[in-house]
Amino acid sequence: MPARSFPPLDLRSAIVVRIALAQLQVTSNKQQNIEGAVRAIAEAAKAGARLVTLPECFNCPYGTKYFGTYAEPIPGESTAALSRAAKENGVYVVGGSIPERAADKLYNTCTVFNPDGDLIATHRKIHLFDIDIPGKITFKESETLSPGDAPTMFKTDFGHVGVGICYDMRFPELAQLYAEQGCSLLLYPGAFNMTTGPAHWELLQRGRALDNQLFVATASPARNASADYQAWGHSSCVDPWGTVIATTDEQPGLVYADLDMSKVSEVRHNIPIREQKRHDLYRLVVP
Ligand SMILES: O=C(O)CCC(=O)C(=O)O
Repeated sequence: MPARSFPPLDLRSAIVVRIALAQLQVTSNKQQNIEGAVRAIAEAAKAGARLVTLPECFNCPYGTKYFGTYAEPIPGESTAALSRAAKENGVYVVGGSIPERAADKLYNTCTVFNPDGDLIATHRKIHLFDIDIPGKITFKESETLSPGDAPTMFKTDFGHVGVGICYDMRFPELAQLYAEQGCSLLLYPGAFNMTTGPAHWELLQRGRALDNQLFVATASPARNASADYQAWGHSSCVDPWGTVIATTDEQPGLVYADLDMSKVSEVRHNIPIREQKRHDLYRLVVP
């Protein structure tokens, strides 16, 4: 076999970026939820975060019966507040998700704003959370939501970022597609539950990170004892080696992670699975 040549590691390009995962206490009061998100963005920016991620359904209790009532168009009240917060604090804001109303459909949608407050990406949850584990949890997002039909990436000055929402994290091909297209960070606002959370939440993040040799981060709502849906919490960040570098419990709070972006090329250089794939035997096909 001819020796493969790898680009030398350029450690001068090492860049450490602080991100914040806002594990917000989401209530039935939409206005309060928006204000809580705006306060968290300001606090995270003050602490040096350059990107702040909110949880899935940050402005609305998580549940199919709530989506129609809380839904709004984009732009709308919630996303206008995120845009202002991004601009006032000079940070990227990954707006978790909100129920979005567009024409006669509802979507579970994440909006992304740059530090000038411009909307730079919109991700409609591609894989709807429809599961049935008898005696544990039955959930059918498709009762009220429609799925999105596109992967979503955005550029920052510290690398490309891929976005998924919660159940999207269970689909490794989406993460692989993002990695193949140059992403070094995947963000999944999510709201796992008390059955699948302890079993799969961390495992999925570590799996996606290790398979694709990139950073993966999640932001969940905090657990709310009076809500119908008990969120697992545990917003976390995993590095390209598969190590959990930041996490928390179920309580509200900001989780910070300092991402040394040079880790992506270091791990890819040390374990070069990207070059070792057998594309003569299998490959990811994008229709
Ligand atoms: O995949 C899971 O177990 C949970 C997914 C979920 O809660 C969601 O997609 O909102």
